[in-house]
Amino acid sequence: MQKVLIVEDSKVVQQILRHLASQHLNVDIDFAWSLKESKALLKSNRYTLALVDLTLPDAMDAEVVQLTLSQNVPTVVLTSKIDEYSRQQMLEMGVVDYVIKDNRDSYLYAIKLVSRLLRNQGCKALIADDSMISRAVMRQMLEKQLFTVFEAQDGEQALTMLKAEQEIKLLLTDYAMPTMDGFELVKAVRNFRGRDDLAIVGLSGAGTHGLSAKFIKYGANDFLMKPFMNEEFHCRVMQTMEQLNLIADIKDYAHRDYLTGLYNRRYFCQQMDKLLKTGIQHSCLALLDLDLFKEINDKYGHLGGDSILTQVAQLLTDSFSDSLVSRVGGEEFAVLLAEQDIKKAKATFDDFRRKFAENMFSIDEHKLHCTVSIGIARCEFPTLSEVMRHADKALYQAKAQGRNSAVGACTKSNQILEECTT
Ligand SMILES: Nc1nc2c(ncn2[C@@H]2O[C@H](COP(=O)(O)OP(=O)(O)OP(=O)(O)O)[C@@H](O)[C@H]2O)c(=O)[nH]1
Repeated sequence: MQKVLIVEDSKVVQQILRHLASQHLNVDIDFAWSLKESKALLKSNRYTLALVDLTLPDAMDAEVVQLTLSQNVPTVVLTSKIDEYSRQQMLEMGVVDYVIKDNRDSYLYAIKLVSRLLRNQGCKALIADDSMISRAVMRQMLEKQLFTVFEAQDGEQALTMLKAEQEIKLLLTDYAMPTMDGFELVKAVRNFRGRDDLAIVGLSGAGTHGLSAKFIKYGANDFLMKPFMNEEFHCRVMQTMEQLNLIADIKDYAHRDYLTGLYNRRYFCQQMDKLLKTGIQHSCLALLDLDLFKEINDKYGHLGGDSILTQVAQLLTDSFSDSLVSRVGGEEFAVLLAEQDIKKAKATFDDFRRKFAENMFSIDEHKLHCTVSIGIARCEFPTLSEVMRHADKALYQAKAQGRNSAVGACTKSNQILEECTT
């Protein structure tokens, strides 16, 4: 679990930071007022990141910053003033960035900066540059931003690494490199990694006119002229990653059902279409429909019904953590199970159906049981609508035979394979 230390001696500012942190950061946070308190906390905790006030009553000369950095905690500084001397002082100490606290907006900026940095943790970045010194400088800066850093000394090596490692989300590439230059690299990479999947920042030395526009036209997200200022590098990388993260968030929202957080019907159908094209004959599709759900809505109201749907989604996620699980309709769910044998798939869903019937659902202080009917079909047809039609038919039979049952469809002969009741 990520953990953040925030050190601020002003009561009002700490209150603002606490409020903003509760809204924007989903991590453990410790707050300290002084250097003394920070020392005690750092002794017994490991922090992913620190946001610290530059001057404190018991540390007037940035001692708290020296303390967090000496413990290898990447540190963002809050400061009420910035002159060239203190800027240099902070950069030499190796802080990630500094935020000038002159209005409420700057606190929001600081907390959002912490949030963005935390999101970088575990994110992989690749530096492609033939200069060892440049690579070392950028590695240091990226590691301060919590990236896991890889290096390549030319374009070809970078391309090979990007092909092998889909998890790399940021590429910093120089223009002039042996074997394959930055343009060729960007062009080649964009054949298999889109702008919304991999962020690319092009780099080049001064005097190379027109490179920035060319880099961007070939597919880079941004461009930096060497030598760059620490802050410029930091801002460009953060902004580029923020765009990538925003796109990822928007995609995720578009793929998920608002109420339950499960994948929605559209995403499910897209994935199934893709999978059916590549062949998923070894899998079975189950459609699960809650029994007499209307009665729950009638008795406990629509919100009560919604609460049950959320609990059902959790039960499905817990029970089929390795499967594609989706809410495909109002009270209808789908699970793609990696099981070829329909009898075995039916046995799995019978177990789930029993567990479901025994589960105690709750709506406010009320406790209740629910049941579910399940229709299962093998994914042995080329189109989703055919597979769904067979699963639907089996589901219809499960309802017709008294609900709370699972039925497997023998899809080849178009017959229902067998019946199963409790
Ligand atoms: N609370 C809530 N109810 C929903 C939602 N979507 C659909 N429903 C309700 O689900 C109920 C489905 O009712 P029916 O199709 O008659 O089916 P049933 O009562 O479950 O009966 P059987 O399927 O025959 O067992 C309707 O009352 C819908 O209003 C939703 O998002 N939230």
